[in-house]
Amino acid sequence: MPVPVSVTNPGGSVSHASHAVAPVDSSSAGLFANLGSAAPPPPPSAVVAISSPETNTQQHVASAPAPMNEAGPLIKVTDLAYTYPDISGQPPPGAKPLIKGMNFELHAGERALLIGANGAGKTTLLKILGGKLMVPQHMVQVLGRPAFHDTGLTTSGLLNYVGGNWQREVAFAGFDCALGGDFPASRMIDNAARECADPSRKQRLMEALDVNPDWRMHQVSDGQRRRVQLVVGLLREFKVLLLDEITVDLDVLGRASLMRFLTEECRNRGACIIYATHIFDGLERWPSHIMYVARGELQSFNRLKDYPHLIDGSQTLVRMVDGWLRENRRIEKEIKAKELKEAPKEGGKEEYYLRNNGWAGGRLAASIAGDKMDDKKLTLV
Ligand SMILES: Nc1ncnc2c1ncn2[C@@H]1O[C@H](COP(=O)(O)OP(=O)(O)OP(=O)(O)O)[C@@H](O)[C@H]1O
Repeated sequence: MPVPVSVTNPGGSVSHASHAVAPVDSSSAGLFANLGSAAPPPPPSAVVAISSPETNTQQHVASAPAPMNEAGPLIKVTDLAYTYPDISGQPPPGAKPLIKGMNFELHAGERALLIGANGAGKTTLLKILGGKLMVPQHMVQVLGRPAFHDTGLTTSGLLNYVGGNWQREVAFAGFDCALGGDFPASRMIDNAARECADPSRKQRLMEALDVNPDWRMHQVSDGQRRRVQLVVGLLREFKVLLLDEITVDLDVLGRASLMRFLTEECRNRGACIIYATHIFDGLERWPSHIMYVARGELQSFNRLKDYPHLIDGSQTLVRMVDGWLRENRRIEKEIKAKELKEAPKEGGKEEYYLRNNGWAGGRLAASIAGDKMDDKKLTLV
């Protein structure tokens, strides 16, 4: 039976939508087909101790498995706000929040396409949802548990973030070194498969992504490395999956197989997926929801059925997003012009002094600005 859900937009208005799992649309059963219903609960996991950002105190430690809220939303975001900290661990004084006033919910079987311009905050949002960036506990609940503070969510694989390139930072060698070595893909995959309860899953994934277990990881192409990364990343049975532009290197067949696999995960296991991407072709009927972020806010969060022109094919997703981004660019220019107009005319523009002078661990070029360390602001003339 459909369950009513509230979807609050940043402007404060609340729209009530049925969150019954989207019906399978046989007409869309092509490369990126629609999805179906919920599934049995996965095993729960443990809660661990962590300090609270609000109180700076330790929360309780529980070794018993934490209960998983199956009936409610799998992802619940409430008044989410976030600003990146500087080297002091605190947001720079006067910094505007990168994300503000976000509210939304997603349920079992649903999958949302996350859309926004470069720098809009998609990766940041996914990292917050994926428990990689700390926010107060009530702001982001996954399976009814705080995404950052309940580390059992990620260690169990129930909450899974797959994003970025497979790279690592190597001290004195550099940042973003491609992950590789003279070993076969099967070694990485088999290691990850040990933690997967379903033995057939590895085979299904390898077939879907057409991965050759004998590929040597120092000789693979970018797309082949991406395929191995995806097999490893998707092996454990997630309940909530956050995908951050992981299809850039995939050819059209690899991408279609992946999207089909994800649809089946939602249909057969009641998983929930958020997928951030700039590649829209063929995705018109894949999502159940489309969410659009701009200027730090969730500008819209709607069900696919609210975009009939996408369903009937009279407009493509890329054309629709093109319109949104152009409008966003126009508004951003207006805001910038207004800010410039209101900026102090005499004495130059005030900017925050980069307190760590570009320092970052492991880089040979690391340096710390000595006598300027205490300066909070610098006047540029
Ligand atoms: N570690 C960080 N510290 C400070 N600011 C950051 C950090 N990471 C990202 N930002 C800033 O946050 C903003 C949003 O970045 P984010 O990576 O979330 O955008 P995005 O929407 O994923 O962009 P893209 O489409 O280009 O991947 C950008 O302006 C970026 O400069």
